[in-house]
Amino acid sequence: MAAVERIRRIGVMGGTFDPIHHGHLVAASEVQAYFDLDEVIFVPTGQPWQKSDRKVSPAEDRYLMTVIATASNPRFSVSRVDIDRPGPTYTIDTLRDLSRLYPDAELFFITGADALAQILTWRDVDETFKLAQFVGCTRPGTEALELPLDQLPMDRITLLEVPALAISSTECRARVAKGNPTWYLVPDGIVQYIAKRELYTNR
Ligand SMILES: Nc1ncnc2c1ncn2[C@@H]1O[C@H](COP(=O)(O)OP(=O)(O)OP(=O)(O)O)[C@@H](O)[C@H]1O
Ligand SMILES: O=C(O)c1ccc[n+]([C@@H]2O[C@H](COP(=O)([O-])O)[C@@H](O)[C@H]2O)c1
Repeated sequence: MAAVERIRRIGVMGGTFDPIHHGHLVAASEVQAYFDLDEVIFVPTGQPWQKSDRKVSPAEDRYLMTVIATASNPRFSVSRVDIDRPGPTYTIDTLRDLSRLYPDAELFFITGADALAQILTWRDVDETFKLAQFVGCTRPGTEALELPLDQLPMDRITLLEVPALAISSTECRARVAKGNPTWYLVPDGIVQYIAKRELYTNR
């Protein structure tokens, strides 16, 4: 009897990753294991429209840092779909592009609790929910955030507790700007990349 092929299950970890840190990596790893995902694709944003009030590092730097940080995990990969698409980054476009690239796969979009709390402000959110399952990971400092549970399609969302790592890209950038270390908050290669490219020194 021929073996039944399982539908490919792909996690999609979207983020600005300026810089990528261990909070992102642990969340993605936990979701991969919990949902038995075949892979997790990290998707750095092109133009994160809800962060247009701040300076964001060049997309190629954020892309390369994401490649460096994920290289050691055979289940992690990085996609350029958002940084190669002109204009503001909307998850509806991310998921449409990935659905075209992986037509037979089931997609799981991974977010932190803070991003999930804001999700009703996203472009075409009703349509977005149809294209993937959503996973909302716990994140330290966001416990008081109220999810608009009665307005969210909870049959499309799983809330997952992940090990608490109180790390943010904002804190990493601020540390670099003040000359404080980021060792062990971000992967070693990211500490070195930030220094080599002199990122975050004058913010
Ligand atoms: N420590 C963490 N634990 C769990 N999820 C996280 C953590 N940090 C970020 N995330 C989630 O990862 C995704 C991408 O986050 P992003 O790249 O904006 O990092 P950030 O640390 O929130 O950045 P910034 O401080 O610049 O806003 C978001 O869904 C966010 O909620
Ligand atoms: O689709 C939208 O309108 C939308 C608005 C804000 C954020 N997102 C996505 O949410 C993910 C995390 O974004 P951020 O800004 O917290 O790094 C990333 O993949 C973004 O493209 C998407």
